[in-house]
Amino acid sequence: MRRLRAAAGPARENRGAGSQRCPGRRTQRRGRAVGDGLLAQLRPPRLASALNTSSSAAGSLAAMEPGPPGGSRPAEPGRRLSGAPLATSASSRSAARAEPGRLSLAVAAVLPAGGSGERMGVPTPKQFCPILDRPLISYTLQALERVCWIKDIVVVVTRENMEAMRSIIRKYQHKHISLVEAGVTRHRSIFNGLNALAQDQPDCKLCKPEVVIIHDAVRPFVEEDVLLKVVIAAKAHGAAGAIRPLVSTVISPSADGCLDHSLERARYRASEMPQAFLFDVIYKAYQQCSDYDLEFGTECLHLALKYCDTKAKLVEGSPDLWKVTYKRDLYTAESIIKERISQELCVVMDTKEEKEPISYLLEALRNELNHVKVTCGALGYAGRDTQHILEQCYSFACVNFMTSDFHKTKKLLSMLEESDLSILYPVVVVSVHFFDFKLVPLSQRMENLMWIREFAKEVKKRNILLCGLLISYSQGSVCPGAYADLFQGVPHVAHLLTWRSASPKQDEQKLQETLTQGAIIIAALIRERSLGFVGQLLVA
Ligand SMILES: Nc1ccn([C@@H]2O[C@H](COP(=O)(O)OP(=O)(O)OP(=O)(O)O)[C@@H](O)[C@H]2O)c(=O)n1
Ligand SMILES: O=C(CO)[C@H](O)[C@H](O)COP(=O)(O)O
Repeated sequence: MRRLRAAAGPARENRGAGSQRCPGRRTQRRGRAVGDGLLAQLRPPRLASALNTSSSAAGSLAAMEPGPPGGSRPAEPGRRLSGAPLATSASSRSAARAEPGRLSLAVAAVLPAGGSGERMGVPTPKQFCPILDRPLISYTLQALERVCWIKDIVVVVTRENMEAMRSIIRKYQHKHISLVEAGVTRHRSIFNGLNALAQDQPDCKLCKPEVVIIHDAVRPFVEEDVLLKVVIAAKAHGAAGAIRPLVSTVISPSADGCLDHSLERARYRASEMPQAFLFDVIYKAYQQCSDYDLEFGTECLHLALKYCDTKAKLVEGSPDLWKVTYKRDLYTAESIIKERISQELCVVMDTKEEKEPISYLLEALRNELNHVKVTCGALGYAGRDTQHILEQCYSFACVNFMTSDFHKTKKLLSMLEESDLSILYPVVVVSVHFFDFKLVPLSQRMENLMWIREFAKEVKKRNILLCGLLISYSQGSVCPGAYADLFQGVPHVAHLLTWRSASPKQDEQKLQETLTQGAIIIAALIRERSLGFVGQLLVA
């Protein structure tokens, strides 16, 4: 079967006269540029993750390439801290190489990102489609750049999307990236990327690596351990690639549209990415391969076999390695991302607030958020824990007991803003307020609470999604009269009264129900990360 890819820019001139089309699949395509309008057209309903870092792999790579202890640092977390240098070229590469204790194996990656995403059926090329307001390709870059032993990442994009790509690199602070112009087919784009790496000259920013990883820009969930496995296998065998079991049986139709034969599913595998090669092997293969291969080929491993007699080692990959191809894949990717960034909830409270209802709330949260790690901490010290939380956690519930002011929430918000946590993922902050609606008619306090809209609007600009949660709490049964002064002169909140019970026992049961409801609301806010709730006051 033949097919033809088209991309914009001068590379189009490379198209051979004998280019053919893949019947029933694709037609010659115009390259597509990213523009605000186009991105806006696609913007999917906001669904949601962090690409979890596997740091164990770096150690294994060091083991493969004997070197000084600590020769490989663990992968960086899936985000950068404030003030991290913005590197849009590979300028840091040589320094990394020269540093003592670094790996002796030089590894670079080529990311073909010059396609137009015809099967996605939207105007924006799929690698630029937004997921949680961030282009898909940025997630893939993040997954690669946090692997410390990948020195350079060459991204291949069409000329018309070059500027859009630069601004993505700037906005999300990607590092170690070099841009190269795409070709009209995927193979041609990859060849352009390899060419850039092959120019190992003193004044050239890129150095020729020993091993090169090739990975599609539209496979965002690549983990360090599979990258490591293919690199190790490529070092030993010359070529290696990730595979998955086939989901469906492959059949071959005959010209009349009837079944000719079918393959025995268990004997075949789907070829996925990443793949890795000794650079000299894959570069030689691309230099020698025919125009036909460059136009219609789909398999880099095949080129290594055909032109360098190199049999690739096949490595079992994870299901998340699939390639974002259809529109529904964007929703799947968003769900995976949301799930990953919702793995931890930090409940912020004062240490002196170890009050009964708060411990009930923590318990209810732990029940509700089954697989979520619920941690709690106080603001104020810049200890390692706080630092860790501000680097790894994307969900916060800030508990305010019997107060309608936002002092504590505001403090948390400014810490989050300073930390730059929200550059890569939307951070959810729920300002939780325990009130005794029975004792005090809400008024000025409520007016205070209304400020949440203003705060929310402000922090939304920094990708922080703030909303409020009121929890009705009658202290009559626990600590009568302790907070009677809190709600003096509050006018218009009678409708928020949720319960008033006759006996302490009933009170307690009601409180449990209310707290469970509060936990359900917090869980939903974290999971959905919906813009619809930004600045809203919810009542449990
Ligand atoms: N001329 C091309 C064509 C494709 N690619 C890249 O190769 C990867 C895998 O290709 P594919 O999924 O086929 O992407 P598209 O060609 O964009 O999609 P479609 O086939 O639906 O048009 C993608 O990251 C794509 O951007 C590329 O760099 N240059
Ligand atoms: O499938 C692959 C592995 O062999 C490649 O990852 C690549 O995505 C193929 O691209 P295309 O969809 O253009 O055939």
